[in-house]
Amino acid sequence: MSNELRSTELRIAVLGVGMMGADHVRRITGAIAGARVAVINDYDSSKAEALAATIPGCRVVGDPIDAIADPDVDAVLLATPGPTHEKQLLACIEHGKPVMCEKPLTTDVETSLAVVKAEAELGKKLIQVGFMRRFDTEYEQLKALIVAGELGRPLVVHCAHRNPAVPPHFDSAMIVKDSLVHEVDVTRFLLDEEITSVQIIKPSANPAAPQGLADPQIALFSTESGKHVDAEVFVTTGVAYEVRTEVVGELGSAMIGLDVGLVRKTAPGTWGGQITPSFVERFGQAYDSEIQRWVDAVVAGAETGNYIDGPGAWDGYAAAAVCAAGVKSLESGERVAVDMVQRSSIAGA
Ligand SMILES: NC(=O)c1ccc[n+]([C@@H]2O[C@H](COP(=O)([O-])OP(=O)(O)OC[C@H]3O[C@@H](n4cnc5c(N)ncnc54)[C@H](O)[C@@H]3O)[C@@H](O)[C@H]2O)c1
Ligand SMILES: O[C@H]1[C@H](O)[C@@H](O)[C@H](O)[C@@H](O)[C@H]1O
Repeated sequence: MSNELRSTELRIAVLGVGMMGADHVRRITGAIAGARVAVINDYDSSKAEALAATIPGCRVVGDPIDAIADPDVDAVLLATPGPTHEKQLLACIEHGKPVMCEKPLTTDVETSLAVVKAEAELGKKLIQVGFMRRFDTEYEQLKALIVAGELGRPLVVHCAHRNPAVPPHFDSAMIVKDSLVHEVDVTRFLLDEEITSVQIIKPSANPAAPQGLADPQIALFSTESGKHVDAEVFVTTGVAYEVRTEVVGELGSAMIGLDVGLVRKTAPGTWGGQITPSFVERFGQAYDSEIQRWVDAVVAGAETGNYIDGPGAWDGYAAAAVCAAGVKSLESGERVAVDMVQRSSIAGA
């Protein structure tokens, strides 16, 4: 191989080329500078073969761990389902491969903590977690307003997270672990503090939701300094993709996600526009920036999970701990304290 390629182009193995992985392959191939998809792996080998055949110089490797260990792979993009992440992340750490892992880091607190510890023991941060909202221009602007003190001290955050539909296997706990997890990360990103308790309220379910799915859900978070966050997560609206976040501070408030660029005013007295149909359109720019900055960081030899305010393995672990409390609250209806270790207790985390 390849020392030549290594110096010019990052050779990425993409594991899992379903909806999100195939989108990342398209992105790396068409929009990202300094990288190429060198290897594709998918549990469904025919899917992997079909996609690899469209990319010059791309090979299929049949086993995910072999793909990670492959000497002609410089970095890994994991877009496999959450339950497979732990094993694949630990293999990336073992083989010293930088990895961009789609959220969630893992699907439970224990395995997320094991990943944090394994990376800390290695002494080098290799993991970036796919909390792409941190790379969205509107979220960056909101964060900049807060950091500049223009809203005064933030006091309250209101969020709405609506999907038109979700896959048939989506259950009530996944609304917490797969959808609300973004509001968990956004809260930690914007307020720069940990969430200490969670309560999930289940209003009357949408009659159009699959039988037994508690949808919508309202989540209430408290943070270390006592700030309040509420989030409506509603994943079967049948309408479109809507993600709004409003921060209310001592000196004013700011809201993002209104699709204001598309608002039309029409007679008689109506206004409106188009709403993005899915996260692919709403966060397309964020995914592009997320992957480009990851590629740039890996090529520069930077520590990926640390180079821009996270999101690294610790952020993935913190989100898993909050979601675990959320799932307990989903069952009991009570406010549940978040149980997580102190970051300072793990050297190098
Ligand atoms: N950041 C976001 O906005 C966003 C959006 C959608 C999905 N995701 C995340 O991306 C990941 C994938 O989600 P998706 O919607 O693309 O799922 P998907 O089911 O469409 O695709 C998953 C793919 O992984 C393959 N696969 C399953 N087990 C595997 C294994 N052990 N090794 C290799 N391949 C395997 C499947 O065959 C499938 O092709 C999940 O972690 C999900 O939470 C993130
Ligand atoms: O996996 C997806 C993805 O993370 C989206 O960003 C979110 O809006 C969906 O609710 C979730 O199911």
